[in-house]
Amino acid sequence: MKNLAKLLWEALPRYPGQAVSRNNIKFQHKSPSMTFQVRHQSAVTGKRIIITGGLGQIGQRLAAHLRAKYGQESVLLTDVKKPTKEVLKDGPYEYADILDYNQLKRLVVNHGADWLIHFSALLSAVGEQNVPLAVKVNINGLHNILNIANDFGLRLFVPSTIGAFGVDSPKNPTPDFCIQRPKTIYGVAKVHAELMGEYYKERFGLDFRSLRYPGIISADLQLGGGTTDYAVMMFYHALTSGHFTCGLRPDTRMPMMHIDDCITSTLKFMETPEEKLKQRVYNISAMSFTPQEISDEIKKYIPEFQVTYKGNPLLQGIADSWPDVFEDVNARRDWGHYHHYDITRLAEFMMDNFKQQLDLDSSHQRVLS
Ligand SMILES: NC(=O)c1ccc[n+]([C@@H]2O[C@H](COP(=O)([O-])OP(=O)(O)OC[C@H]3O[C@@H](n4cnc5c(N)ncnc54)[C@H](O)[C@@H]3O)[C@@H](O)[C@H]2O)c1
Ligand SMILES: C[C@@H](O)[C@H](N)C(=O)O
Repeated sequence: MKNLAKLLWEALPRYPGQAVSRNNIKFQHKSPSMTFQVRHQSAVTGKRIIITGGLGQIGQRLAAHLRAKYGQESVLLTDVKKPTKEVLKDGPYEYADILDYNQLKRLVVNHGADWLIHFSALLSAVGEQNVPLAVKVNINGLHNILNIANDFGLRLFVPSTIGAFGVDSPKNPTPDFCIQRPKTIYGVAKVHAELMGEYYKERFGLDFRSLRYPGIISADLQLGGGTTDYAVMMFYHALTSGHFTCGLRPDTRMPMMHIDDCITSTLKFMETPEEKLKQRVYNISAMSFTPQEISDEIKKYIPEFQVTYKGNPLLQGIADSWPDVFEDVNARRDWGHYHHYDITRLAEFMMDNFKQQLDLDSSHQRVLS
């Protein structure tokens, strides 16, 4: 059997970074261990990475970390948005619509990709406002991504979210395994992605990996339209107008994480040898807070800061269905997830970072005027 595996491996067509093509599926029917050998070879040597949805809140930051580690050219950012000059200076970028399988295929082949990091999505609040588009991007798009990754033997990362849980799930804490009956199209698509990924892993040997992220907090104003984005906007408005109108009740608790902790753990998880993973989808956690608690942190810097609570039924309904506190014991045990930022450090970072950006903007404006 070993010799046959070797012969078949040598006979396969390939190009840099590629493991196997559709033949993989046939292999799996005959010999799962053979498929594992072939895939393993690619995973160990390859560090050519494609990020979809790369111009969103998380993609560019992850790209910077991956490029620092594996080289600027190793990471190809893709999206359907027009990149800024800075993005183009930082490394390769290509327009790619995840609904176009052939275009994705061309990029995977030309880049010689080994890892595919799939960030394209419509976030929770935006998804509810355009369900047909959310179905297309978050579900149909995912099918393309799964098939590409499987056809070309890529390691695939698809983030999931606290939004993959619903009102029937335990809220405090929410463990990795429990009832998942989300009520948003965003959540339904994420549960679908988790299950499809696990299925492709079991059925075809795809190296599928997923982390359920909490709300990710960074000093960025270009956000995707998530229910947790209020926390970012609160810092910005505190520094600019001193007042923020919050669409959630002051006691609405949700799990949150600083973007650097999210990036560090994503990279760590992607680099973990397959045999250490006891599951394919893990919760990761750092802190949980309410609008009231985060505004109290901001008031330590700006005592006169004021928040008006004006319930937005869409946002409130989504937030009320999500976990209060996330449990992540398995991620910490199996591959060493940890977090550096608690609410105090997070507030310090956000105040410093937004302040620097605003100071730069105003000195730039002074130079122009
Ligand atoms: N930001 C968070 O708080 C958070 C929390 C949990 C999970 N996640 C997940 O992480 C991933 C990235 O999140 P983000 O905050 O960076 O999102 P984002 O909304 O900032 O970025 C998503 C990107 O997807 C792109 N996109 C949309 N349609 C596309 C298409 N047809 N083809 C290609 N690209 C398309 C958008 O242009 C955008 O740049 C998403 O899957 C999201 O569900 C994010
Ligand atoms: C939590 C997460 O998935 C995203 N920030 C949203 O609110 O939609």
